[in-house]
Amino acid sequence: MLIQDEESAKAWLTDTLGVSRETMALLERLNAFVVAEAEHQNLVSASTLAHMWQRHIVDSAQLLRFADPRVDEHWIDLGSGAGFPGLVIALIAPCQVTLVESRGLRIAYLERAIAHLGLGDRVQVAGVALERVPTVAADYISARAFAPLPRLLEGAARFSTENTRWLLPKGRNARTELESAPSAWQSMFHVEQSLTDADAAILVGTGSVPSSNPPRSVLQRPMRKHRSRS
Ligand SMILES: C[S@@+](CC[C@H](N)C(=O)[O-])C[C@H]1O[C@@H](n2cnc3c(N)ncnc32)[C@H](O)[C@@H]1O
Repeated sequence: MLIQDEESAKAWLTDTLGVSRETMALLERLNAFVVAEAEHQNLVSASTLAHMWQRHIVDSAQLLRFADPRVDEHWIDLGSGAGFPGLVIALIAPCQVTLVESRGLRIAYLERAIAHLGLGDRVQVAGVALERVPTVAADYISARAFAPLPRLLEGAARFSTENTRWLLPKGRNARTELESAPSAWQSMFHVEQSLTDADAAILVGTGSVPSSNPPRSVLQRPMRKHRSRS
């Protein structure tokens, strides 16, 4: 099944995912907030503003086909930008959510969006580059249009445990990116078809990503000390 228009997108949320009327109203509130903010900064591609439900809201919510986060679980969304998928997940699921975003304007927007949507008690912005986010164990890690797979997994490896669920919408290159990855990563992930784009796919996996390098923050600290001493 492919969702190709706004009405089908809303129907999928209510009929298949079981989203309540109250949550649909909050998703509409997010929709309007993104569209208004798009007049001030480049948050999503302008051509998608008329198709927000299909291109962004359901494109994000479809990750919940592969996840059922509980109240006490922690979801980390890398490179949240306009809040996709992180804010949509936070509106539909009851878990704790951290939105990692490094650009100042987007950090400010995300903080306003969290307040506007009444999510302040369980959603936070880590407003720094991923490399500088303190390490915590994540139950779920998502990243849409964030970085090529090797950089994404290397950067996020330290947040993963053997139970971490990875949900990585990868567009048209999902299969190729996975096939070019080290075999340890290939065995962790499989490819799921996107519901919103016939050519796009999602990499879904579970487990602790073995890092082939120490996290960058660990590499950089001794190098900086060394330079300042010499
Ligand atoms: C192409 S946008 C995608 C935004 C959103 N996930 C979506 O799909 O609409 C990538 C986002 O990642 C952020 N970003 C890039 N590198 C980052 C890093 N190292 N740490 C945190 N955020 C980063 C950018 O500022 C940008 O907002």
